[in-house]
Amino acid sequence: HDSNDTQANKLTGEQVAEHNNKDSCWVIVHGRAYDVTEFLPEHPGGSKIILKYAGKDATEEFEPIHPPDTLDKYLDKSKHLGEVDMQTVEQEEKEFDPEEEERLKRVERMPILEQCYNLMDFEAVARNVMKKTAWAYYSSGADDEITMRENHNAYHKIWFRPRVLVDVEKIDTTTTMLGTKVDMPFYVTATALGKLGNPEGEVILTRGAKKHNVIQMIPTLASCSFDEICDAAEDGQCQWLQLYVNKDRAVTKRIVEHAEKRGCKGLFITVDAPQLGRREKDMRSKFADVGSNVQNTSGDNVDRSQGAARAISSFIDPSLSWKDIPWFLSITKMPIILKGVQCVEDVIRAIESGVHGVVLSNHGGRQLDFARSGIEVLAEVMPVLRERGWQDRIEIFVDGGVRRATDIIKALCLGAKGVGIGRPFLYAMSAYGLPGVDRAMQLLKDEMEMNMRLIGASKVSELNSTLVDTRGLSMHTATVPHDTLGLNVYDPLIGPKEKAK
Ligand SMILES: Cc1cc2c(cc1C)[n+](S(=O)(=O)[O-])c1c(=O)[nH]c(=O)nc-1n2C[C@H](O)[C@H](O)[C@H](O)COP(=O)(O)O
Repeated sequence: HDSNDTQANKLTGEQVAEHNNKDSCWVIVHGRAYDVTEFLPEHPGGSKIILKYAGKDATEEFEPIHPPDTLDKYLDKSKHLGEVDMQTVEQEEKEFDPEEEERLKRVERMPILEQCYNLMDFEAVARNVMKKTAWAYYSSGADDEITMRENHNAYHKIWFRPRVLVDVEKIDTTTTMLGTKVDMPFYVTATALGKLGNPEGEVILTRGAKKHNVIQMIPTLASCSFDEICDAAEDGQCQWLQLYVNKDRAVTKRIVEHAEKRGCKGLFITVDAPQLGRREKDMRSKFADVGSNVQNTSGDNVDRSQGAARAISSFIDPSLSWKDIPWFLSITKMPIILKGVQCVEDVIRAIESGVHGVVLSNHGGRQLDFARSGIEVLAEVMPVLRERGWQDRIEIFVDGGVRRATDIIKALCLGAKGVGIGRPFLYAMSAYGLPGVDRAMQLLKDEMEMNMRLIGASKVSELNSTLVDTRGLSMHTATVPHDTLGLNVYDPLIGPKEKAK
């Protein structure tokens, strides 16, 4: 218990509650009070969401969206009002939410982890147990989500030409990425707002990546602070930085230099998001979450019709262009990779610009709908590079829709150095925490070993384009309205105890 005098120095809940409007707005975050009155019009998420918590404890809403050092970094010290005696703060009566009640019942009956046999199982479970806003943010794609489904669908258009009577007693799945030796040819790609799915956030992915000796790409828009994620890594663990370039280049320079100082081994500049895509599931759920009155955006200076994603990304510089590449090459020694390249012309341009790699990606279908899948672009790129003798000039990664080790093998056969995986690890983390991420990575490892054995390759360097038939790859059939693999794989509503009635 605090002694009386320190208690006396603390603000009381009543004192904070007096400042509950736009003329004087105080909020409590992590037991400390802040005067955000002047900040209201600058808040990227609009003023309404803050005013909803004016005079109250905003921690629960604040936590998943903002790294813990946000207020220290961006709110002038004079606005930090000090500690609050939380015993005097009236805890908000949680209004009854039938949907939340239903969700909590599904959590109780969710399948045990051992019943997840592949990455799609995690998606099926997460869909039923995650909070609506979190599921909406993670699962949404842009517009009609055609590209999001095509990403996974494209792998179904590639077939294997396995070789037999190859000695495959020993299988070696290791490879190197940007000079770092890894146990598997996949990395954990950058995905924002990890605490939407799990209160611990991205540090769970750090620990999973360590356990399986794969690389984690740290997102600019992580819920955890960059330093928290670096601190969660163990000695020798390799991490990369994913960078959204800020209109204020001094901010970007500081972030890049700090990442290099912290030991990041690659700078992945995201180039497919000069503006974040329109993700309608996210937009719908976000509004439901903060109460519909925010829809009439009277007085808000932010276009809230774009959901949370837009709100947290207004700093991104849409003027970024090839002329900026020399500056990036001048401010860091880290290898520079362009993440989100989508045609062979830009791969050639990237090589000529002096960067060290590209990720062929459409941002998981969250940006331009009808962009082609990374794997289809890879099949376009490699023959052109081989013609020029440039196939080894840079490292080429792909991401988007990778759900099986056979997807990874197809990408490597077509010349990728490795693949990025996003949503499956988010779903595993959200449904089962670190054990979920651990199991997801182990499942991929087991699948990789079996499938390499069956295709007739004992190590990654033996995977080549003669092992695949890609003739069907550029045919874009009408996409099914849902990714049936995810929907039918599981009935999470019937848990181990309850049998189907
Ligand atoms: C699923 C997801 C992906 C995001 C992502 C957030 C989520 C929830 N976010 S986003 O908020 O801006 O859209 C990022 C991001 O911060 N930066 C980035 O470069 N890619 C971002 N991506 C794209 C990601 O790096 C991969 O390109 C994509 O996830 C690969 O597809 P799969 O999810 O199907 O593996």
